[in-house]
Amino acid sequence: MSENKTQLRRRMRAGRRDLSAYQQRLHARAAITLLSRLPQMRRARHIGIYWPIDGELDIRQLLQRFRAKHFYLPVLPVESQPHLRFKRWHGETLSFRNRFHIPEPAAGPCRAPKLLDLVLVPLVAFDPKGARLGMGAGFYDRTFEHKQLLPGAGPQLIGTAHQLQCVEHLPTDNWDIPLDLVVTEKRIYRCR
Ligand SMILES: Nc1nc2c(c(=O)[nH]1)N(C=O)[C@@H](CNc1ccc(C(=O)N[C@@H](CCC(=O)O)C(=O)O)cc1)CN2
Ligand SMILES: Nc1ncnc2c1ncn2[C@@H]1O[C@H](COP(=O)(O)OP(=O)(O)OP(=O)(O)O)[C@@H](O)[C@H]1O
Repeated sequence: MSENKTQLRRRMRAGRRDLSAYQQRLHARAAITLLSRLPQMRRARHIGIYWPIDGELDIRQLLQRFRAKHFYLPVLPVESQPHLRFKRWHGETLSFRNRFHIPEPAAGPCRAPKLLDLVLVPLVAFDPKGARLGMGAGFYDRTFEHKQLLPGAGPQLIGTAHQLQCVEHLPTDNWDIPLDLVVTEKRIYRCR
């Protein structure tokens, strides 16, 4: 029987969590080198990034690499609105944690998701066409919904993951927002 979304999520999350600290560092360094060469990265001024959890690829060193750029972390939606917000982050350690125990900047300016140039998107699994499986709450899909109506609209979405998170084909739902690119420690996938 073929694997369903829940089983695939469990398997991929276990796979990335089981990487050694050494493998994690190697992957992060290699992926950051690939990312740093991308014209999309070089051009971007306002960039969404994430605080890694659960074995996700740790690309926070990008802040040291690109000191002149502005980086933002996702902040969970409040009741009245469905979208993630992105708060300015300078690389400092953070003491506030959201309900999933993920650190968030407590204060500081937010930037509307549409006004970011580039968003580095965490994921659980991806396929070479840019389909993404996330943690299962639909936050990124809802936040970048407008891209479905306006192909070519910003921001560019770049998935970042370990190569082991790549699967041949992911079934998609009509709300899924595809990734423009995916970068792993091994290679760049150009999806759009
Ligand atoms: N690093 C990172 N930050 C991120 C995301 C992400 O995928 N990675 N998100 C992407 O959308 C948002 C958070 N989304 C999440 C959605 C579901 C669960 C989750 O189900 N967590 C627990 C179970 C619930 C709980 O602890 O209360 C779990 O680990 O199974 C976590 C985060 C925003 N920030
Ligand atoms: N644009 C949208 N409008 C309404 N509901 C949505 C939208 N996008 C996603 N959802 C809802 O969110 C739920 C989770 O979606 P999905 O399993 O694709 O999340 P995910 O991409 O894995 O998670 P995440 O983006 O949080 O990492 C779906 O059941 C769907 O009902």
